[in-house]
Amino acid sequence: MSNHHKQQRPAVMPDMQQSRDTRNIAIDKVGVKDIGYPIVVMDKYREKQHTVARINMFVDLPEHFKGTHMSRFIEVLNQHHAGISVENMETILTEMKSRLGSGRAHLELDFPYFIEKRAPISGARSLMEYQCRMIGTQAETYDFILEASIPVTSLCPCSKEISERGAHNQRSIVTVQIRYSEHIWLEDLIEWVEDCASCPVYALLKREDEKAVTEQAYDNPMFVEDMVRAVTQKLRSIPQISWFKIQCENFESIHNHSAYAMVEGGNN
Ligand SMILES: Nc1nc2c(ncn2[C@@H]2O[C@H](COP(=O)(O)OP(=O)(O)OP(=O)(O)O)[C@@H](O)[C@H]2O)c(=O)[nH]1
Repeated sequence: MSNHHKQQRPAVMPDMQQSRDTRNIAIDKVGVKDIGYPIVVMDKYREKQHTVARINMFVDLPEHFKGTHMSRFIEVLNQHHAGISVENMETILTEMKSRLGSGRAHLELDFPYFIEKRAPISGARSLMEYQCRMIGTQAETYDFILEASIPVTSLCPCSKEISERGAHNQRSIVTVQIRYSEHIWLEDLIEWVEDCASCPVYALLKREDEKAVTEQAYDNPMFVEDMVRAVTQKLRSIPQISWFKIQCENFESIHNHSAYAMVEGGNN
């Protein structure tokens, strides 16, 4: 290491963060946002998947402090650089609380997750990217939410009914958040949602597959309401899921706006 890196910090430096604020306003979340960082996600078929997350780390700040200690968030993160994953989220949150002296810590990992899919007829393999998120909060107790955004095809039942030919169809994004009592694989959660759509989407389709997905969507018309209801029924049937929030956005092909629906519920 060069001498430059070994320089000592001057003996006395003012610590602005520790000074008092007199406005009597506590802050709900303060910290660092959008840090790019490698993480490891448990993979149902390959044990582990290495990916890169955008990370948000926040704590609460009592009213009397001027500022939080931004550098300590990164220090906590760096202590776990070898394996940030769902298993040590609780540990990281506990360390954030203790290093920052806060009552509440919040950690969000937003990352692409890849699953190999096979085209429906040709069986051609391809990797699909799903945007996923893990949201952990540690206050008196630990709370964990798993989120996946799943692109699917939706085909409009009204359009099919009233039109002499065709039906408008589009790509939709179903965003599912769950709390669970026993581990749920991202692979399973994603498959449950894809099974509810007019048709799944794929990264790679040959002509015979394209015909199959076109006809599958036509045979399974779905309003945005049908999508969130179908996913609700599915998640209600999974006993480990204690809470869910299901959102669906259809990027309408006949409008320059989206159709949207949301259901939040629980199994208890
Ligand atoms: N609280 C706060 N810090 C900020 C902000 N923007 C930049 N910083 C910087 O975050 C750094 C401070 O982090 P600290 O963790 O307090 O640094 P430190 O006092 O050297 O570290 P400790 O000794 O662990 O407290 C400084 O460089 C600040 O200027 C801000 O909006 N709020």
